[in-house]
Amino acid sequence: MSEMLGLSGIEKTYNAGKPSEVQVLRGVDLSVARGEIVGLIAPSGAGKSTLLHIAGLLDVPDGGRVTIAGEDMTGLGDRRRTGVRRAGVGFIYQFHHLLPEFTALDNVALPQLANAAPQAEAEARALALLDKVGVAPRAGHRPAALSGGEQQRVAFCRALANRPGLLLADEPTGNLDPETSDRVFDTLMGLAREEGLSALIATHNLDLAARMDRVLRLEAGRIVPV
Ligand SMILES: Nc1ncnc2c1ncn2[C@@H]1O[C@H](COP(=O)(O)OP(=O)(O)OP(=O)(O)O)[C@@H](O)[C@H]1O
Repeated sequence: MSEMLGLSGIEKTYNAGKPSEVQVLRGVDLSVARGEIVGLIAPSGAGKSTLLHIAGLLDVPDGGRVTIAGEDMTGLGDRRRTGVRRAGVGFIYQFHHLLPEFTALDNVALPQLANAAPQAEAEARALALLDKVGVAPRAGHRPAALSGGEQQRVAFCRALANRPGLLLADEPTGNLDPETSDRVFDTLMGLAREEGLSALIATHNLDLAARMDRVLRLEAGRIVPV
């Protein structure tokens, strides 16, 4: 299987050289194959958000190498990094960050319009995605009129709208009650499989992690055996 995401020797230190220095990542190696869904378990503060930001090109490591779809991201300029991120990476966070003044449909269509998709095509794709996660009947509602689980499903659709090859998720159902989290997580897994995505999904929840293809553990800045 070919590799979608590769991290090797990733190091990151905040406030280097100051009394407040925090050495967060100390040589992280990991790989996500095409079509593979990998869970990342990490105690709070272990550096999982930092790692996901580096993997998704929102932050640069102090050392090490990031490759996406076989392309080495080291030393790329901001424009190229932004281009790769927009076209190839979908993000899902614990809180949905939907735009409150737009409908569910518009929230999913907007990233496609920003990528120059024709409006009719963007709306058709948005509706098809919302249908897959069971929120199509509420496509015309704004986020405030949706339940927490529905809001998070819309956020999944938005992350997948531009057909990214790689999905990065940081506690994607962490703000939901356990039962809703379970159901919504199943929806996410189904959608990711259907779209053939490669994914790195951070969670504190061991039951959810067990549903993924493989689980990694981040501890004290390194990947350790689970
Ligand atoms: N911009 C920053 N400046 C200084 N320290 C930071 C910065 N961002 C994160 N840190 C520190 O780096 C460590 C790792 O942070 P990170 O957010 O990656 O952890 P996390 O594993 O995602 O935690 P949580 O599960 O609690 O969200 C923490 O000790 C945090 O305080």
